[in-house]
Amino acid sequence: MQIQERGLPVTVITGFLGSGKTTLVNHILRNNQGIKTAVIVNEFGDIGIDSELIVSTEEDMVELENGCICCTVRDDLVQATLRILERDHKVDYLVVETTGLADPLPVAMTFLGPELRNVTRLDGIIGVVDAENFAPTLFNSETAANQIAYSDIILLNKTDCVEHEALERLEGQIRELKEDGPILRTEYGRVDLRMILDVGVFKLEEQFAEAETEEHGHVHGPDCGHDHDEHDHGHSHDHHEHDHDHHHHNHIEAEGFTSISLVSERPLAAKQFEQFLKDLPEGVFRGKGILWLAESPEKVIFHLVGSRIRIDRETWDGARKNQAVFIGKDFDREALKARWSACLA
Ligand SMILES: Nc1nc2c(ncn2[C@@H]2O[C@H](COP(=O)(O)OP(=O)(O)OP(=O)(O)O)[C@@H](O)[C@H]2O)c(=O)[nH]1
Repeated sequence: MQIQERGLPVTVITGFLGSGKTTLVNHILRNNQGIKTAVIVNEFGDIGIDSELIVSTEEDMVELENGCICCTVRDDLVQATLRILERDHKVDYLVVETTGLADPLPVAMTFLGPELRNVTRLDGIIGVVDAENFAPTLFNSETAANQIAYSDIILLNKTDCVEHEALERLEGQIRELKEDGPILRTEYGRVDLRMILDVGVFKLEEQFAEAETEEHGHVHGPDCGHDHDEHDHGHSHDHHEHDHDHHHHNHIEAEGFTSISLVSERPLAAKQFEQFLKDLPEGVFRGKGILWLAESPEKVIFHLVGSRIRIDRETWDGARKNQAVFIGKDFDREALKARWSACLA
């Protein structure tokens, strides 16, 4: 009751591709007993794999599709949040999982905009960093740097994958992007939830207070260099001289990222698919999929992050099919698609 009175608390989870955001969301949902938690998840690519991997009921999870939460589907984020607030079945807490290529700043600002600022309370931005793959120059991505710089709390995750000395070095590199705030070391996102939820760590409010409010209700901060394409319904942004070059480009494409979503109603031949994974182009950094292999009665879940591949098996609960997404830089999407098709049994 008290929570509702001061606005629905919101935690935004950011972090680069494959760093462990969904794993953290599941840790939260499994351990946040007694606190009814809704999740809004936005995925890169046009098929919802995360939504199948999150341990939530359909009722408590909203998937934002067809766009990036930090630019094109910000309106959808507002609407989804309002719908959660309007439900008879009240929730106590909201967790927002962004894509691995989203800038957390515009997402945070959405909760400070006119539609949501009186009904929600941004508690904090949690940034998940992949200890195995993070490097300051990783993909030369400003977005990746912003994910760290704008986080209130950093989880240095996958500590099981690297040596102790590497962790010290990584913390030093994180500190170059972000001077203060806690850095918590985690394996599989396992952290005491009292350290990250309802902690009131969001500190950037003053900076945002200066952000200008546009006629149509979107709030833009000093660093919001993102474009606002289809969903901006043609509003003019001519007065934003400083980021003119970014306009009408997708910020993800502008940084050179590309993705391909592959689906099929036919099974894949296991051997061929194994070879497909081995021969993936160098530019592919992230892959994930729910697979139907001709040789296996089980649902196969695969994750690729950098050079690490993980395969899990579960029992099918719906119709069998293949869904996979591959994300990276400078790879030939058509060639990958052709190779995928050749794996179909
Ligand atoms: N070894 C190890 N693997 C981890 C850890 N945390 C997550 N993973 C694995 O890393 C892979 C990616 O994890 P996700 O939680 O899906 O990552 P994500 O950040 O949600 O990925 P995107 O949404 O695609 O950006 C999965 O195979 C996880 O099981 C960890 O602490 N150690």
